Amino acid sequence: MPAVGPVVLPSSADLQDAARVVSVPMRVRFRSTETREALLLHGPAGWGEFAPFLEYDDAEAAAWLAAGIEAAWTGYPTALRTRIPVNATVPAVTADRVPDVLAGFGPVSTVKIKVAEHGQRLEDDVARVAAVRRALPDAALRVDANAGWTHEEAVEALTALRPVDLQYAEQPVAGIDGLARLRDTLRARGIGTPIAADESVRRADDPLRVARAGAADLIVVKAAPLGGVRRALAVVAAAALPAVVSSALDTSIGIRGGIALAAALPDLPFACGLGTVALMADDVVADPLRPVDGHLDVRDVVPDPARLDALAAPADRERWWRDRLARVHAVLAERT
Ligand SMILES: O=C(O)CCC(=O)c1ccccc1C(=O)O
Ligand SMILES: [Mg+2]
Repeated sequence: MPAVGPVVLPSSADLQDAARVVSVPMRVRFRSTETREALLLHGPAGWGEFAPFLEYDDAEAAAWLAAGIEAAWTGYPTALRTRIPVNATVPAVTADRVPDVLAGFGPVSTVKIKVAEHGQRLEDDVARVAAVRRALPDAALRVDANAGWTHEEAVEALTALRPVDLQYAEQPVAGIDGLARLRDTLRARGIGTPIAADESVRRADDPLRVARAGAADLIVVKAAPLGGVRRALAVVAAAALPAVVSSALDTSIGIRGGIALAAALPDLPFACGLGTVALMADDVVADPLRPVDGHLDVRDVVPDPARLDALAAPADRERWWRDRLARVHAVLAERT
């Protein structure tokens, strides 16, 4: 597996000149934030996004910068398809809000539902999943616990959710060993729910360990945390597991990278988690990459100058992002 690093590394000054920092309000709260901040980069090949979550350290953020530089300085590989099937994403809202959240996505045939939120109980998850099932009786449903369950809680929850016939459970527990153990326990009890690895791929030093350990039936891949579209393609090829492409709650500029990855994968057996612009109240482009008929078109997007101005982050936040950009550039420069 090649190390995380862009094909080209612009100078730190070039990156600063290319940067715009935005703060985009959310329509539906997600990851406990009301706004999503992002630093956009305008390079010779187009626009890229650098938006590692605020708590990520510089070493982890380096992969995200490599992805932003790939988009803006190198461009994306050849697309093998023209549209990407996407799922609706339902955050850990109360069941009564499910119809409103789903409405933002338009018609979809697949829904991912967040579960195991801190401070909630299994009944809340079951009620949310049931509300989605009522709204969309024929949709494929998947849950994402973001590693929030213990082994015992996951066994209990996936037993309770058995009648729903989940398409898969994403990162039900933490760690590769945890996933492997849960998978064994479920199989021994005759529960065949497929297990997907997300954090165990996205935040791992070695994204291929999941595949080697036989810890999951499929992997979730995000272009930015894996260091860009080309490196994510290499991870999927080496893992030899079915892959689902998902967003990191990006603006349409970052979503374009996820679409490029989904469009370039030889096989795309599942709807992708790239419809999340529907969770935002605004976007940097005039024609956002929102799902239409359960799909996203493979097309280029460019920020609208007026939207960039309107969504410009406050001065202190802009400074924070530019400082982060300089530090993370230094991490990449050291690796190159
Ligand atoms: O996969 C989706 O449906 C949407 C993307 C998503 O859930 C997500 C978005 C930001 C950070 C983490 C995650 C996640 O999959 O855990
Ligand atoms: Mg996930």
